[in-house]
Amino acid sequence: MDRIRIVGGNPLNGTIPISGAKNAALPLMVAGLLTDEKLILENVPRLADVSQLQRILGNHGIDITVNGKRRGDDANAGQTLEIDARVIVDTTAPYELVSKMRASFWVIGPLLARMGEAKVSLPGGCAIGTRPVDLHIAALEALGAEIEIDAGYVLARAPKGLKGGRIVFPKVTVGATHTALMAASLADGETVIENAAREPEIVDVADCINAMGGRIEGQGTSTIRITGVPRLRGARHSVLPDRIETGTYAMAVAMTGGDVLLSGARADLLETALDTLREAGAEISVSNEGLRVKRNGAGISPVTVTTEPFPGFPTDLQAQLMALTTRARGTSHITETIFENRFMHVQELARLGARIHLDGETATIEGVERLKGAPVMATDLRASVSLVIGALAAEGESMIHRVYHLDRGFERLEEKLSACGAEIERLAG
Ligand SMILES: CC(=O)N[C@H]1[C@@H](OP(=O)(O)OP(=O)(O)OC[C@H]2O[C@@H](n3ccc(=O)[nH]c3=O)[C@H](O)[C@@H]2O)O[C@H](CO)[C@@H](O)[C@@H]1O
Ligand SMILES: C=C(OP(=O)(O)O)C(=O)O
Repeated sequence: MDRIRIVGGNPLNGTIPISGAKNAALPLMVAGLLTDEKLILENVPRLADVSQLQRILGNHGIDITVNGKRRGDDANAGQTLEIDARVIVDTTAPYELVSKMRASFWVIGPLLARMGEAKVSLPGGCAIGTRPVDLHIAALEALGAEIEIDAGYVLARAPKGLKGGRIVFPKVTVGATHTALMAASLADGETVIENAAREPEIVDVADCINAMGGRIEGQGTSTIRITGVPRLRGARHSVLPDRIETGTYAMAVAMTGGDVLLSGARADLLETALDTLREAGAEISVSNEGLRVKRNGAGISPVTVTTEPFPGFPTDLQAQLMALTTRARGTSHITETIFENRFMHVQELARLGARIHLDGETATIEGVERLKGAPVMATDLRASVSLVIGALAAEGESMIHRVYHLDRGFERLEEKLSACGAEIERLAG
């Protein structure tokens, strides 16, 4: 298993290109199942999760052509995927494939809407809580589907097709909003989703479905209205920049000090996180090229933050913020309200010398003057990158084990950081 070796202490200076968003690219690929014409997705990041979803879609008989880089292409350009779901040969998504990743469960919406049936294994994904799928199921039932759960599989049927309906989510859920949106796009009649997730990735998927001939209104607000259409056509769509990757590198710069341009980043996708970073002492400016993050001289100030659905502070940046606050001049408080078990990074950050006390859903972080390099273990995607941030500022060498978690969501992480002066390398095996 690969490891990452980091010798901390260097400030970051230079430019980091921001890739397409994993959490938009994955549902957009799934949306390819909604049409028998080609869906062309640009700016797709090169990630393990994207390759895994290619395998899952391949299992349904979908052809995916990946246009690689050609000479003269920008080295940082994302890949272009042509998804051709003309024929769906199999409506089962098996355990072996779906258990590896959360977003693969979302094939249930389009398969059911287009084929009238789907059999999808209960999903996997980062181990950050129980992560049930009851709200996906309730949404599909509201559209007239009959659902059974048997031997670890969700069996969904709608032999006469789905019908528009009213879906009221009792809590904000990104995944079930994706499921409802995709299924309702091909249902007969109008669907209203109340308390819908407002995340930018939902907007990206809704915009893409509209480019395919869908009729969705209200994406980005809590009420989404979808008028179902009998069929969707092909389209070309570019994946929006990754706000979590953006926030992660912004926190890395705030941690090490330095001056980095996050090229291609969009500030409007992470205003709350940027406000928190400013409070912590980073200077952030926005230009046509992206976001510039600086911290020179000033120390890190403590912050108090609670994770919330968009536009609040994202849970996917909680671990990275915690790494940053380990070196603040004072005590920070971070409350995680989205996932009940998203604190796996706490004990690993402690190996670097962090002082963190956990009490239920709140972590109290007493800033320390210095962190010291140590061997640590990556436990899930964002926890892993919080260890990278910690190690970049720690004295001496850190070795991060189980880095396959990182490869799920960060494209060319070592390359991007070492180009800005970090001492970081991947050791194979
Ligand atoms: C691939 C992807 O985009 N993953 C993101 C997605 O995950 P995911 O879509 O799994 O997260 P949700 O927004 O659905 O989860 C929010 C909360 O709702 C609960 N819930 C969800 C569905 C359900 O049927 N029943 C239920 O109780 C979850 O356990 C959690 O407590 O949104 C999360 C919240 O922003 C992010 O951290 C993940 O990075
Ligand atoms: C939790 C995440 O991913 P997943 O939902 O696929 O586990 C994430 O992207 O931080």
